[in-house]
Amino acid sequence: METVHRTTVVIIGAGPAGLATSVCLSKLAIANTILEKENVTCSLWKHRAYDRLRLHLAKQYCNLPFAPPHAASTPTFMSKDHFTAYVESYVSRFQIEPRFDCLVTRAAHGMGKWRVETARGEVYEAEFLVVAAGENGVPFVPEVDGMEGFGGVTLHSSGYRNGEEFKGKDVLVVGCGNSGMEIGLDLCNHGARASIVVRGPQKCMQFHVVTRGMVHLGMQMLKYVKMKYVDSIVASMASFYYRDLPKYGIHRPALQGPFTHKSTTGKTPVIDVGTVDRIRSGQIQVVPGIERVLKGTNEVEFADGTTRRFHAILFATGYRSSANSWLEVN
Ligand SMILES: NC(=O)C1=CN([C@@H]2O[C@H](COP(=O)(O)OP(=O)(O)OC[C@H]3O[C@@H](n4cnc5c(N)ncnc54)[C@H](OP(=O)(O)O)[C@@H]3O)[C@@H](O)[C@H]2O)C=CC1
Ligand SMILES: O=C(O)C(=O)Cc1c[nH]c2ccccc12
Repeated sequence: METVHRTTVVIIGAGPAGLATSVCLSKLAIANTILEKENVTCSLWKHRAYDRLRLHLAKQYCNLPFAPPHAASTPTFMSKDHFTAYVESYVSRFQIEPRFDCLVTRAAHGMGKWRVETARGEVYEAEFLVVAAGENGVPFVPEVDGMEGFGGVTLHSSGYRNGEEFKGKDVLVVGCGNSGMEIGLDLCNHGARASIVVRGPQKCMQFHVVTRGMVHLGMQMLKYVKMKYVDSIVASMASFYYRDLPKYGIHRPALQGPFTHKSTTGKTPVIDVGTVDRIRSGQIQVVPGIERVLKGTNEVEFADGTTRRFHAILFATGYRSSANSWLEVN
């Protein structure tokens, strides 16, 4: 007979969001269980993030609930190691005990309760389900004509640690979100010749580019000023500081500032940590969308008809939610 574990809330994912949710519920004496597919907390940070990753938000905006503020000695923009150590101290402080190696294969609601099944054959039943995982679950690589015959290395950003192996090589970075932009810079710092794909000025492909300082200032102002005013201030600063970006095919959404754009579309602005200067100096080249890979070669054809050879293509094209494959919504 199947054993059913009963609790009030099942939380899927032992990243910062799942752990914080668990602590808040436990403070209210609400029974909860965290199911985590890997055998660590914060697996994205520990296993699928590049070496130079730092948080984009200043440390005062990266506190977990009920934890004391970050130490004065903690840098304003924490490295991934600082952040994961902080999360680990949170886990021991609040004695959170996620169930590790529990890959959820199905979560469905029926007869007033959630039924959650794991790959190990366990079943959990709960009144409430918190999905705190999945958003960056499945690396997304677009289909490109001829890619299967590409003669060089291909890699998704989740597998990129640093640019050592690309020294002296021509690398094409596909995708100009936060990962692609920072990996472009990292490749340059490691002596690779990086090019980055920016697909075009169409409305759906426009994005904001801001500095960490602008975001920091915006976050401080949000405490006192309405978002639309913060947005117009930050957007004016950014459009002045980055006034030359349209020349590289990078266009910002005209109607919404970076904070409103994030809250309405979920799209984070690109936080420029030095990439734009490399674009300006020509060390990073901006190229148009990929059309195809010429059969059995290292040669890529772009939307403008030009072709170039690359040793490697790095897909920083984001993720799809893994929840699509296990969350059943009626
Ligand atoms: N320090 C930090 O805190 C960091 C945070 N992050 C965050 O992690 C999350 C994931 O970021 P990231 O990995 O950059 O993924 P994103 O989904 O944010 O970006 C993927 C990029 O790839 C582009 N893209 C998709 N398909 C194609 C294609 N066929 N050709 C060309 N371009 C394509 C997308 O364009 P389009 O939008 O037009 O589809 C988009 O610009 C984000 O929330 C990001 O902000 C990432 C890095 C560092
Ligand atoms: O979530 C991200 O990927 C970030 O870069 C941090 C971030 C959270 N909220 C924001 C609002 C405006 C700019 C950056 C962020």
